[in-house]
Amino acid sequence: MTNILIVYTTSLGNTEKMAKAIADGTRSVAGAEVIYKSSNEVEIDHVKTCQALIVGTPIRHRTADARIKAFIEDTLEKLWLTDDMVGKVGGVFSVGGGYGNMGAGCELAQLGILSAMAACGMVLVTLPKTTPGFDVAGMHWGPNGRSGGPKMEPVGVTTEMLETAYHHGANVARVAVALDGQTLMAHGNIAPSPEIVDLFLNG
Ligand SMILES: Cc1cc2nc3c(=O)[nH]c(=O)nc-3n(C[C@H](O)[C@H](O)[C@H](O)COP(=O)(O)O)c2cc1C
Repeated sequence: MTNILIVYTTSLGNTEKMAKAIADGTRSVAGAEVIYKSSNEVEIDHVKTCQALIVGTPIRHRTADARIKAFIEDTLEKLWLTDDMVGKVGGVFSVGGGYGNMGAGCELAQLGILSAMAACGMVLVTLPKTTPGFDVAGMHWGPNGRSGGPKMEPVGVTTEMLETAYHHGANVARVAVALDGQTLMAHGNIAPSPEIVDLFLNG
């Protein structure tokens, strides 16, 4: 089976709803199995052993949530150094309040996470505009749910937004199943010095 790992955090539950919809999408693909973990319960071995990683963040202060940034710094960056993420599949999603038509920071947050994945040598699955629900939850990078109403009231993400998340999960899973077991990327560059390894892993 191809392991898909979803890592997310949430305060009001909307990003978790999107994570569950993404998980349902991955389960619709033959050969894929999924686990989803909040950022404070995920362990480095979950990330190291998955074939695809999908990271979801609430938008906070115009960027990704600090708990997801901590996951990137404390976990993903270690696996960047040790080259354990090369060739794995990656995707992102987010939920913002959306105040003032679109809120601010959703694109920045998703691109920040995708850039960390790109540096890891991961194969990125973005969100084609053919995806059902793209008109309400589409950015070209990944689904972004909007949880706030026009007066900032917490109405929550809608069924259409969750549908977009479902299809994103299925897309990532299909790519991960297709690529599983293949060695795609060249290897052989120098290994980092022991001092740098120690700094990243223990410092
Ligand atoms: C302190 C704080 C800052 C926020 N900053 C933003 C922001 O910059 N842009 C935005 O679109 N939404 C912002 N929001 C709204 C949240 O992204 C929104 O409530 C979302 O549903 C949170 O995800 P969750 O429901 O999974 O906790 C903010 C919310 C809080 C509490």
